[in-house]
Amino acid sequence: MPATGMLSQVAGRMLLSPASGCRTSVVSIRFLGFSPRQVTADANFHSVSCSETDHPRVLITGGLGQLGVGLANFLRKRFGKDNVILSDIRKPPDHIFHSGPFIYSDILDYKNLREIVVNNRITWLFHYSALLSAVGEANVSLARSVNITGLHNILDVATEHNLRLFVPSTIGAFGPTSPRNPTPDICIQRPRTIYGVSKVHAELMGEYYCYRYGLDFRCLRYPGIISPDSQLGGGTTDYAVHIFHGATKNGKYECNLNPNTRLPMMYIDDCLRATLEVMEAPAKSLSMRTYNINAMSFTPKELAQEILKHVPEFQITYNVDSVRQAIADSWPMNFDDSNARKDWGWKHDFDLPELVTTMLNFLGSDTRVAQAN
Ligand SMILES: NC(=O)C1=CN([C@@H]2O[C@H](COP(=O)(O)OP(=O)(O)OC[C@H]3O[C@@H](n4cnc5c(N)ncnc54)[C@H](O)[C@@H]3O)[C@@H](O)[C@H]2O)C=CC1
Ligand SMILES: CC(=O)[C@H](N)C(=O)O
Repeated sequence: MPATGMLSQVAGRMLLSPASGCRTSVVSIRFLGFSPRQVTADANFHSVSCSETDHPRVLITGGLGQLGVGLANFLRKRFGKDNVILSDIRKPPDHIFHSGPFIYSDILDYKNLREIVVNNRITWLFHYSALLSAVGEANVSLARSVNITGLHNILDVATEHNLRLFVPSTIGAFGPTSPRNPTPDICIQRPRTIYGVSKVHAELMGEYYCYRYGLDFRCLRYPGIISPDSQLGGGTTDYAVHIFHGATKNGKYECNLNPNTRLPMMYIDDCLRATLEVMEAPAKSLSMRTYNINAMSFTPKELAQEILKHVPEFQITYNVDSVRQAIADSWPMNFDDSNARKDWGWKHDFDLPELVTTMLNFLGSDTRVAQAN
């Protein structure tokens, strides 16, 4: 059969496969007639990228940000310290450097990425490098480069080496024309930030590579993530972390969003558990490759009221940052994550009261909590 005929048959089969799942057949890249970059002539692509019984060999990119260190600790408990490599372009502090394997990796350097994947026999890749929403608006060209060009490198290296790939998306992948209360998985997505545009691009490219090359791509749209770490990447939801530092350090906080700005949020433990759960879910249980996940939804005023129950002297004032406010006003207020709950059993543990108690305890306000009780 002429190559074009074979190609159209393959393409036809792919287009007929379920709208959101990934192909399960093995398709030779030669058969397709073209490939992502650097694919060897006889490479085959399988939908399952590593033996289900072996521990995966994990690489985390952008691992020194708010979420990466926690993810590394979490995965190391499950898969063993040496099976999880943290990477970033920044220099790690001592305690992180000594807590497990750390390596320099710039996602804009494809050869560097490939070398790391090959030399360390990586099978699972968690791609955390990104510029977040507010910082992305301050440097659109860098955000475009890291979030879009970098993502292309990640997709190619993952496809080339048959990796299972996790890429987080965000509530920021929706925009003012999306339904906001609640926001379902599938609806119009016209974000107005470079961050949001790059994340929609990542969702679509990952799903396309899944259909086209059998890449085992898995993606969760995270809400704003709240963790004790105070060094955040520059997002719109950062206030919901900084408020706890203000409350525990000096009993006050100046918020850069208006008091009634409602956004979906999640405690980091839930976020990390969801990430591992979707990576471990059998491919056949995933009716989609990009899922909303959610835990709670609150405004700065509601969060402050909950903190006040523990820190009675807490004072919140408002000094609205127009860039962040405009972003927040275009994002979902509530997230519909029913598909994640149905398909792979997603269930959050932390609601607002547990979140507040946990964060205050963690940041060492035990005495104040005790006084309040
Ligand atoms: N933190 C949150 O509330 C949410 C995070 N996410 C996503 O989760 C992921 C992780 O988020 P965070 O840890 O908060 O981000 P972060 O901004 O704290 O960390 C990102 C890391 O990427 C690194 N990076 C920048 N350029 C790089 C390059 N060229 N090569 C390699 N690394 C580079 C930075 O050095 C930084 O350590 C991101 O993709 C973000 O979009 C999604 C929704 C919510
Ligand atoms: C919700 C996110 O993606 C992030 N925290 C941001 O605010 O940019």
